[in-house]
Amino acid sequence: MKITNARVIVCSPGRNFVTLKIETDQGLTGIGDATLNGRELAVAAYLSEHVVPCLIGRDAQQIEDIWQYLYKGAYWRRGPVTMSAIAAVDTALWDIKAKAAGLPLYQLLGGKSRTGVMVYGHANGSDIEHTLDEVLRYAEAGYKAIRAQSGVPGLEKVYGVGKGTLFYEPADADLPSEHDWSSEKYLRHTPRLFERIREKLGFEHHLLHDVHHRLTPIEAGRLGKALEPFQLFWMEDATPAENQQAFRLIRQHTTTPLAVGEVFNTIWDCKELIENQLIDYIRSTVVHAGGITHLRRIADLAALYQVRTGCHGATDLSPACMGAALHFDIWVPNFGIQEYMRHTEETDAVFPHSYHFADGMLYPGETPGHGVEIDEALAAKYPYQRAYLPVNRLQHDGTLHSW
Ligand SMILES: O=C(O)C(=O)C[C@H](O)[C@H](O)CO
Ligand SMILES: [Mg+2]
Repeated sequence: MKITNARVIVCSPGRNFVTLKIETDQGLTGIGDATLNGRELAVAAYLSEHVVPCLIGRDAQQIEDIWQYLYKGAYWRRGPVTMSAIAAVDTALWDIKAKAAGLPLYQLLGGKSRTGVMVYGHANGSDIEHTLDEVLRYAEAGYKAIRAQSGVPGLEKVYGVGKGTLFYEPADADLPSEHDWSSEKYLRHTPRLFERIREKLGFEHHLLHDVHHRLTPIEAGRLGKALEPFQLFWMEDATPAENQQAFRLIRQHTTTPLAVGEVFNTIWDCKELIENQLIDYIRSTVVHAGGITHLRRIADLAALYQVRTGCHGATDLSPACMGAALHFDIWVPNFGIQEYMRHTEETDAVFPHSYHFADGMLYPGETPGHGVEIDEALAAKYPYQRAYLPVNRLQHDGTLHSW
């Protein structure tokens, strides 16, 4: 089965998405997500200028060889642009292979290991009581796991504190907006948030929290320790993970489970963290970590050390990523949880999909392939709009801080 054509489709049905569509001489097509929030056109150009010409005429069934060809063949390895581009090709090829077999993708990976995929939703509030209301709303909607983020008294804007609906959009401006930050204020506030939520909600639901790379290792240790009575499912991105050793320090101080990896692109970014059992959940997902082919390698390494998966699933990952991730999730033996931020109606219409939500779980569906398509005519009605993630500055002196 030869690849006859591959196209990059950039659209913005409420937010920007980059999608690769591969066509074959047997009439089968597949799609893959290539969205890199705030740097979308870099991946689009990498694909259309450098990758697509190398795909034409290749055997669409040779997924592994094409992966190696794009990874080793580029000479310049790793990095979010390269790995998102490779991921898009890989996802589209797995889609095609499963369609050719007439099977849902999870069957090619080894079949189902569970009945459904437990997801967590985002409860965001401007203050503790507002976040609590949102948490209760998610619990009412059937979610078994809920991430809670709250505005911090004395700080004007804080990441994760959004529009207070089921939808949350992390990118919001033609140029990056600026948020202010104080680790001291945040550290005083956050244990109170979880104390209040547990007081009202009890302990039946899983609670999660995203620190968003903002603390030093010792501050993260302090927060993890303070949160122990509230039994979090995880504390995410407690400190920037470029320095994998930093997690040793956090581990020495707390038993709160640690999750990391949404900004990782390869197994090399998490190898030390996993092998030294410095984390409990690995957050890498299909689009930014080289597709199903590479994510599977990360998960297999993680399984050796009882580290479980917790794939990133914010709205800037398209339904094509979510569809593929769900097939991966329902198969992967060391599954932990899947993040689920709902896409808008416009996005769902551009990407018709077979997955669905019920009772706190997502189900990938039985359609051959990964079950997600793109309506190109509709996509063309939503042209690209430049948008950025915010940046973060320390409140007291304006120093640029991790976001
Ligand atoms: O979903 C999360 O955990 C995030 O941290 C969301 C990220 O900020 C977002 O996907 C960045 O593009
Ligand atoms: Mg995160």
